[in-house]
Amino acid sequence: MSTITNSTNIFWQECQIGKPDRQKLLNQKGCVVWITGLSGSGKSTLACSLGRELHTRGKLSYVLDGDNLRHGLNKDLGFKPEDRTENIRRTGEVAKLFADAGLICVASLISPYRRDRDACRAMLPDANFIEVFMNMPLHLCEARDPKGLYKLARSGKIKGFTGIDDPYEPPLNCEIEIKQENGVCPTPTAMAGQVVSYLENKGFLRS
Ligand SMILES: Nc1ncnc2c1ncn2[C@@H]1O[C@H](COP(=O)(O)OS(=O)(=O)O)[C@@H](OP(=O)(O)O)[C@H]1O
Ligand SMILES: Nc1ncnc2c1ncn2[C@@H]1O[C@H](COP(=O)(O)OP(=O)(O)O)[C@@H](O)[C@H]1O
Repeated sequence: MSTITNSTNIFWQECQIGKPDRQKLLNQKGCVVWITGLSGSGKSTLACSLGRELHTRGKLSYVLDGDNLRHGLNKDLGFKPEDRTENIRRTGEVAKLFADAGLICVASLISPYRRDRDACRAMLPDANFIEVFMNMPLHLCEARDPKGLYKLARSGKIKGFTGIDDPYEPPLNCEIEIKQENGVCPTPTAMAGQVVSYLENKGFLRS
């Protein structure tokens, strides 16, 4: 039996300098850009391209990439549904802290279950959670297969692979959808541009 129990007798500590002060300093508004989609759909590519574009504009962002977090913070988690749920929950909590710090936090994880993504959304004021759906067809992701994982999943060497024998639940109400036009995927710069335009129009790139 676990000896870990929920904390009791704890109190929230307020500081004099808060999120509005940090946002003013940075001339931007803290938020979470949550990129979800199949493996190989272009989540990391968009996250990096977006980070670069924001940096060029003098805006402070930080990328939380699912693969990278699994090297550290989430290294104890696998791909069972409950592990994925905990992976998303922890990442959501970290993203919330970055947003509170005033940063534009870009989280890129498969995050296949709608309920888990919605739980992260519920951690923040609604407008501050911007869900980006990489709506790329499975056949495209599988043809890209940059890590050879779809091949392993198809041959049964990886079990519970998203899109093959584990579900991906597409968002019902995402803020931004990235998809092919006439069978062509937008370039990384164009994908980032779509997100930057959204952030600009909603006032996140000024304090
Ligand atoms: N079973 C299974 N299903 C899906 N993905 C798998 C699996 N096993 C390993 N990988 C590799 O792990 C990366 C996904 O990690 P995430 O933390 O984003 O996944 S999740 O959000 O918890 O579902 C994912 O990275 P991306 O390809 O960048 O999406 C894969 O490289
Ligand atoms: N917009 C794009 N146009 C062309 N190739 C892309 C695009 N986005 C991603 N790719 C390529 O697809 C592969 C998977 O992209 P990646 O960003 O690693 O996906 P994910 O993080 O969702 O697994 C990589 O080889 C990447 O170079």
